[in-house]
Amino acid sequence: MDADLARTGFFYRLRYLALPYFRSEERWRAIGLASLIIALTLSIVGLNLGFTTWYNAFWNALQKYQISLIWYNVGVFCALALGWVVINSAQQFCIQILQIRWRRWLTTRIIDHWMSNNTHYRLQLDAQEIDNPDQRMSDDIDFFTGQSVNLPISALQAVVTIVSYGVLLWSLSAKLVFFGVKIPGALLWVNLLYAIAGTWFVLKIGRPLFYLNNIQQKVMGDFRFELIRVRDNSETIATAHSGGAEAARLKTRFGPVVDIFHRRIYRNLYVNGFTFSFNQAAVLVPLIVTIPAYLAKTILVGGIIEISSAFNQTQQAFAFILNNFSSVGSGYLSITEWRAVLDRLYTFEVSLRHHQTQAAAPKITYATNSTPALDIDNLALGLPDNRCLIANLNLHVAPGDRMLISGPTGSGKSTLIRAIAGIWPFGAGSVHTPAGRVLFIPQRPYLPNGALIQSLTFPYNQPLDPTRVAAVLTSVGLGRLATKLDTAEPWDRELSPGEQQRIAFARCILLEPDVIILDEATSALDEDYEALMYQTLTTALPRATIISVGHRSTIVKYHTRRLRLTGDSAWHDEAINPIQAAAD
Ligand SMILES: Nc1ncnc2c1ncn2[C@@H]1O[C@H](COP(=O)(O)OP(=O)(O)OP(=O)(O)O)[C@@H](O)[C@H]1O
Repeated sequence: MDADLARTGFFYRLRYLALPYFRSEERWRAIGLASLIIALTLSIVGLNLGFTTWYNAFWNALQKYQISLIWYNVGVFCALALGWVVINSAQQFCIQILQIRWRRWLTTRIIDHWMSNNTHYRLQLDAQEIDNPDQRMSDDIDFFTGQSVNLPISALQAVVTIVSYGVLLWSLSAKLVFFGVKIPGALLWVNLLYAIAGTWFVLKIGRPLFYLNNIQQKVMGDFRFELIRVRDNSETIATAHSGGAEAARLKTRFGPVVDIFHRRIYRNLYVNGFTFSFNQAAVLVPLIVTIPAYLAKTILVGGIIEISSAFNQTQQAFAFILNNFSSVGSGYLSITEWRAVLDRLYTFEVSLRHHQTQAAAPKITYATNSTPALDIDNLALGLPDNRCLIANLNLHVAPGDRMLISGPTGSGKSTLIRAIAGIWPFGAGSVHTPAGRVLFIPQRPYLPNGALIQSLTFPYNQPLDPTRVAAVLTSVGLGRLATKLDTAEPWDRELSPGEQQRIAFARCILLEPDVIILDEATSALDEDYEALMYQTLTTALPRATIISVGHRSTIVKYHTRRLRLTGDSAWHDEAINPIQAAAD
């Protein structure tokens, strides 16, 4: 991954992100649309040239009182204007269609990469964690696909404008004499000199904007992340009455946003001050150059207007390139932001691919047993900083076993569960996972947004008999919810932590897994409910294998053996004496 991340070349990164769409199954539509947009763009430049030469013909006819020619040129203008309106509208339409198609394709692809092989989880474990993936998948992809169409097309239009008007200005220069001297291409040289001098000054004044644009994306993402955290932990904050402290922290986070904005405002003030003056002066330059020729009667008013229009078009094209393709773009449409977003998406995509590759070649090897038994051979579990949590673990959990994993806090109980689930990447050895259905119940069960029945059938979403669902809900003390199976509510906020844990037990009973892995799944319940949950579960699924993680001695009696982690990487696999456990 580091080698890929080290590749900072703009065009390399752009190719890496943009090319796959134009090679995908949608490539012919994409290439067709892009070609159409290019053709329409070239037509727009052609029409603009038509307008410029029209000025000459019309104003000269007006100056010479050639009535029929005046009306003929009015007709020509109408034809040009109609063509311009139709072609510009068609170009904008095609651009937006290409942008949304590309955005849909890229978003779908990145979501697939993010969700497959638990990459979203692995990314969090990475020391070089990718910040704000949500922002990258929503705003950044939108901006990237939008600008990846807009900027090259606008650049093409600007370059073709500069070249074609350059040719026109060259030919118009033949009519001009400066103090008795004819300079070939004089208008073109004056135009170029003016534009290049302006570009050079703006580049110098606006250089810091590149850095400021980059950093602005990051501080805004960080601020939004904090807002999401507050929303997620709203209840804890409310009960602790710590709204004031949180508000202070949020304001501190917002501070850098304002700070960067201020720095941008001042820098933009200098850049705008210069470019506005530059643009105003640009109106005068062609007049100063052409008025002597007019007074010498070598050109008419139409000639002055034609040359001014050509100047204007070329200066606008230069200004566009200056604003968007130098490192000082002051507007939204700027290559600096495009580049910053490209970098953010590139590092995200490289990171996703890196974790996908790692997931495909895990250090812990996995296979599936032919029976619902779990076998662990020579498993060593480590931490990202290479510390060893559990060494050389060998375990055979037979179908129907009920094993309790216990040990001091931080000894690696939950990490072992993660390794069994295949999501912990640091370690060595092999795990033979059980055949059949395995259900993991964590301390905070996930209740998807939507109807309650979806929380009861997650992750299988299988159809269930409502009468049976009602009976199971009653058996876990939640009979009152039986009438709300199809009601969509934010169940994870509406139900208490203990009720959510009971929903998870109901889910287990309804989905009838072969193996149930419970990680402190009764931590929010009192002892009576804890007993009820284990008894209901073992009665409903007498043949299921149960692996529990827990601290309380009250759950020992529901198990037949115990894996005790000592906290210094050692472990002991012991049988539980049922009489002793019941007495405890
Ligand atoms: N993503 C991570 N990055 C770094 N260290 C981690 C990560 N996840 C867990 N650890 C560390 O691994 C150790 C074991 O964590 P684990 O959650 O497995 O402990 P546990 O035995 O389940 O603890 P508890 O009983 O408190 O739940 C802890 O020291 C924890 O800080």
